[in-house]
Amino acid sequence: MRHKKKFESVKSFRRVGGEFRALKWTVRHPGSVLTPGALTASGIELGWSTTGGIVGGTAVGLCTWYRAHPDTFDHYAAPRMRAWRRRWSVYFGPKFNKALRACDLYTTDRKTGQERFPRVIRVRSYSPSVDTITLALAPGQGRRSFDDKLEILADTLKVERIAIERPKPGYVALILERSEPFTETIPAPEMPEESDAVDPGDIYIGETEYGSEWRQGIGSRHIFIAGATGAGKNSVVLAILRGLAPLIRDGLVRLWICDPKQLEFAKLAGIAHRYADDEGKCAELVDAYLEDLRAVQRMFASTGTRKITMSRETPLNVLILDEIGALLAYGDGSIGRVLRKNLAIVGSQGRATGHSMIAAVQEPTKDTVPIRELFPVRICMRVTALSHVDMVLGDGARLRGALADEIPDMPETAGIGYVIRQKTRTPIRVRAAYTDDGDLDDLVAFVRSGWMGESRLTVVA
Ligand SMILES: Nc1ncnc2c1ncn2[C@@H]1O[C@H](COP(=O)(O)OP(=O)(O)OP(=O)(O)O)[C@@H](O)[C@H]1O
Repeated sequence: MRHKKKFESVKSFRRVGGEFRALKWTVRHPGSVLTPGALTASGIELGWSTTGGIVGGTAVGLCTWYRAHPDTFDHYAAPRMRAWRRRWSVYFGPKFNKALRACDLYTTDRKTGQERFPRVIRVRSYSPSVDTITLALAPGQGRRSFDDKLEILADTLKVERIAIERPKPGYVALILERSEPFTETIPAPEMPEESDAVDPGDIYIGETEYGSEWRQGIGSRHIFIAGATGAGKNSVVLAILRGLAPLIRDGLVRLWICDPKQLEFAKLAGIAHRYADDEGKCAELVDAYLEDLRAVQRMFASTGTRKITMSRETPLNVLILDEIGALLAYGDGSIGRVLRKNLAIVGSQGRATGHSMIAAVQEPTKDTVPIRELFPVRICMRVTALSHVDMVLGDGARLRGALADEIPDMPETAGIGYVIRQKTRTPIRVRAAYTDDGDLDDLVAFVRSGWMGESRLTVVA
């Protein structure tokens, strides 16, 4: 204590000299110093025309990569180039500090009067519309000071919204949603006329923030959709059904629907192989689904096959569970327990037999959906708690930009959510196409027009 007092008493009022601050900055930003340095050295050593050639060649190489292989370019090059550009254009020291000062997000050394700003440690730009900036807090600054100022900072930086995470003590990560890529409702997907035109492994659902199509395989994958009431979960399910329409009509895809809410999906009863509404009937339907799965397994054992080929005899089965929470957690405990066990078997064994599941839930916690890990495809639409985001999309998803808890609760943003891009493990903002009541009637009429399936409105015990 005595020692500390002594040290404080000799603290100077003068700032560290400019040349040493420059040296410190150089050490912290080696790339930004070495690159111009290397170019200058190359110009002097190899000549300016050769250096121009190298720079031009690099630019041509990048353009070729951009055009020839969008997947790898978007994964490796684009986020780095975007982050670097923004680091030095938007989040550059003096400019960024000006915004922080305007929002009172700095501290002042009481002795020297020197202003101390949080330091930008890292900028990541995983997608065109979201940046994540890690800041080392200034001495005497707490995370709380940011919590209270996020709205003002968002307006000052002219971004849609900012969310915050605390990666480790002394640091904050600001997740800036720069713009809303989806300003229009996406019309319902076209229904292909013929079954041959449909690949169940690649169904159009809507669009991504990159302007590309959001497509999803249903063939052998289980899909989990989390979102608060009114988030637009149904639009994902209905987009898939419109994409599969001719297969359903021709009896190649069979729908098994558990609809405890009895809302929009009640209209699908007439094109479902099985449809059940209350909890008990839903449990019987899942029993029947499991029995169907077992029958295919028995067929595999007797014929020596290991994989189904989609046909009327061995169709693709899709079990739709609207509000799985109502079935697993909110209702009768004994029914919930049996359902959990049966759905876990479907989750782990249904892939090979052509039995997939699409489950929607409002509250994606482990207590509500203990089997959520069995769903390889997860979609997180607007949720009510920030913890729900990582629960659905995996640890760190929110930090990497999946601000599903910040999607406003209004009709203009319904159908918007996040999925994890498998190749890069980064979240992408997506919007599902919207199937309104008229489009839903068209779907039912289309399927009924040449219906070759077998429909039972209530499950047979
Ligand atoms: N993809 C979409 N694009 C535009 N608007 C949509 C979209 N999906 C839904 N909406 C709008 O949001 C409303 C609620 O949608 P929906 O019923 O699908 O939500 P939900 O998540 O299923 O809610 P709940 O869990 O209460 O059933 C719809 O009536 C519609 O007005």
